[in-house]
Amino acid sequence: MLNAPGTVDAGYRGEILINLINHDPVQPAKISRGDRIAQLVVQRVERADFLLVDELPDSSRGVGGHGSTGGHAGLVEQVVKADLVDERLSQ
Ligand SMILES: O=c1ccn([C@H]2C[C@H](O)[C@@H](COP(=O)(O)OP(=O)(O)OP(=O)(O)O)O2)c(=O)[nH]1
Repeated sequence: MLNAPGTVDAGYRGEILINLINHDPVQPAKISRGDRIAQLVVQRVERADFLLVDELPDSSRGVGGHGSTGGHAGLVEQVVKADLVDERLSQ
């Protein structure tokens, strides 16, 4: 089960939905009524006043975006394993 936040806007009037994804390519996931699958956390939201500047000050991150600090080797390994399972299942 994915541990990911979902935002419920203050003006939302619908049913609160929980996004679930089963990453196990073999075993189905079973959810029963009464299972604890989510938590509701009510938080204040900061509304920022943005200040337009010509240049940003230096920082250790700089312009490095997704993955630039490393640590994604395990993720690639998981994708390769999942692809192998898919291959085996389709044979
Ligand atoms: O896990 C979630 C995420 C969202 N919502 C509901 C409440 C939220 O107010 C609405 C819209 O969600 P969100 O703003 O994340 O959707 P979006 O994909 O950004 O589209 P939009 O805001 O244009 O509707 O869907 C849920 O019930 N559960």
